[in-house]
Amino acid sequence: MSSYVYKTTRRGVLLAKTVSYQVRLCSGNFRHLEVLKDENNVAIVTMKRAPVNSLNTELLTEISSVLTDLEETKCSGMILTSFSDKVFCSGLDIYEIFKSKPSAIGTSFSTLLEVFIKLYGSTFPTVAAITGHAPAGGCVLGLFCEYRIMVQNFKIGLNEDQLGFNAPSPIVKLMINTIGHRNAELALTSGRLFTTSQALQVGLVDEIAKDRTEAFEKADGFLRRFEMIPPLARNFTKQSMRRALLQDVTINREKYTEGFVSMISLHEVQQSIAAYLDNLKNKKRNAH
Ligand SMILES: CCCCCCCCCCC/C=C/C(=O)SCCNC(=O)CCNC(=O)[C@H](O)C(C)(C)COP(=O)(O)OP(=O)(O)OC[C@H]1O[C@@H](n2cnc3c(N)ncnc32)[C@H](O)[C@@H]1OP(=O)(O)O
Repeated sequence: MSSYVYKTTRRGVLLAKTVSYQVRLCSGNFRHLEVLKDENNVAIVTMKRAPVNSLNTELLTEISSVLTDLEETKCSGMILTSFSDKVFCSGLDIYEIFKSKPSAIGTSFSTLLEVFIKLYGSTFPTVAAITGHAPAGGCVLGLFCEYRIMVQNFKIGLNEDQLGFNAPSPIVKLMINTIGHRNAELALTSGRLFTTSQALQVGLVDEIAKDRTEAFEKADGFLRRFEMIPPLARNFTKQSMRRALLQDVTINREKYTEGFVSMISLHEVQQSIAAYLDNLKNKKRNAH
């Protein structure tokens, strides 16, 4: 697989196979992430946990650690993306929540909440370049960003109900904030996955791109909207819009984690996850 690298310039983002003037973020040595920064201090964070970027505790911890770095180094914007042209992120690593010890499930979920607090509450603008499918936790990661650009012909949504458990209440609120109460209720109760164009229609994504390159151009365009806006003012406004949800999750992180662990540990839920995994494997078998 050829590994593409992205160069951002003042005029736009170029897809290139060269690393000539990029600066690699030195403060972290990541196994599942590539972090590049351009001369304008915009960071491109690429998840690269093959095959489908499932979010295990290690990947979540790395994302959390990068976010701390980006705050400390006063990054001017961040593009979150995937190495894959098929999957942005397949959600939580199912194998970390299936037949796992409550402590492991708790650590994974609590780390996701930590990522939420840092990403949703970041002082810098954030945009997700969604280059492939984004079910469940993959959609959640996109929702933590301020803006979503999605490549056409993929699927995105909160399909937790299909796995036999419900999306925790803070993410329900975030979904309502994004697509409205009616659309959120209809989508969540059926575990609906939207196609890219349906997602645009309901406002789950903000723009469609025909391919990865266009997704990056549009992401760069979003970040450039803020070049003339004083960062302090922008950040005050962002924080005031996001404060209620951030405070709720920060204060109740333990409570939400315990709730998630109890729900996932239920026998019926574990049975549903097993059936879902069988279904996933059968789909793969039938496709061959
Ligand atoms: C506001 C405050 C916020 C607070 C936070 C709230 C948090 C709320 C969210 C918490 C709940 C989230 C739960 C989840 O995310 S559970 C995971 C749900 N994910 C899915 O349902 C996706 C399942 N996968 C797929 O649909 C497909 O794999 C996909 C479309 C992603 C890709 O299809 P493709 O055909 O390309 O690939 P395969 O299906 O063949 O998969 C390749 C291998 O990858 C394995 N796989 C896939 N998904 C996962 C996963 N999520 N975890 C672990 N492993 C996964 C799959 O089994 C294949 O493995 P093998 O090759 O070994 O068979």
